[in-house]
Amino acid sequence: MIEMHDIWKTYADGTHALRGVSVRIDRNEFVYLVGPSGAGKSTFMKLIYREEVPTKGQISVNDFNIGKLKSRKIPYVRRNIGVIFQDFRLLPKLTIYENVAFAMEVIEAPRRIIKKRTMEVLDLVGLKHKHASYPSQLSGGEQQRVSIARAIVNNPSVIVADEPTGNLDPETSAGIMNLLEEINFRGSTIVMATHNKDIVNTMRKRVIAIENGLIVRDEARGEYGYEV
Ligand SMILES: Nc1ncnc2c1ncn2[C@@H]1O[C@H](COP(=O)(O)OP(=O)(O)OP(=O)(O)O)[C@@H](O)[C@H]1O
Repeated sequence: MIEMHDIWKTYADGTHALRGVSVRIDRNEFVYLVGPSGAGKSTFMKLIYREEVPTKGQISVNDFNIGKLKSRKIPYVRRNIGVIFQDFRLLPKLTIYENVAFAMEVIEAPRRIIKKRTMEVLDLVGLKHKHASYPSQLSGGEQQRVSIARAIVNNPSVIVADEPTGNLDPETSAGIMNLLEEINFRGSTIVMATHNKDIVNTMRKRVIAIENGLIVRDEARGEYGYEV
């Protein structure tokens, strides 16, 4: 579960990215975060995976007060959160297998388990046969599948996806969405920022709209609500 109470985020240059956000996202929800460019969506997500800390207010993820977390506890909380980016962010010199296994190595999982689990998630995203390839040898959609495999390999309870289909064509995007839906079905909470009107209006989920650092709309099975 994710809870924010009167969250403010002001960056060093004085920009108020979030201006008093309160929200509760329950376990196993699938939430779209929508809103104009610069509204505060990425900041909202960065607070969840603890890339940023709030200037004011309280945020908890799985009952951990992550705004006030001691640094030695950060890795423990982070392993419960998988992150997916628009630009995939795979390591170019590592194979597909190594890119995914790396996420388990950093949490010092036993070697035997790393091998089994890595192949299992590559199978889930349909890329077991590409385990020895390098990212540059894969299409954009395939690279995003690898980044999803990496995000889920440690069985996180929360997945944060910042415009995961932003670089992909509609058909490939649909495949990625099916995969995220499957992961949600298997028990992970998903928070996804998107500018994709078709996806939001077709695959109906909870929609939270942010404008100018504030939540202006929060609807179960909502619509995108902006012209594109
Ligand atoms: N590190 C930073 N330092 C200063 N200002 C920042 C920083 N990161 C973001 N901002 C500003 O904070 C505001 C919110 O940015 P954010 O990236 O959260 O928006 P967004 O809704 O994700 O936008 P987009 O849809 O374009 O990705 C913007 O005005 C942005 O310029």
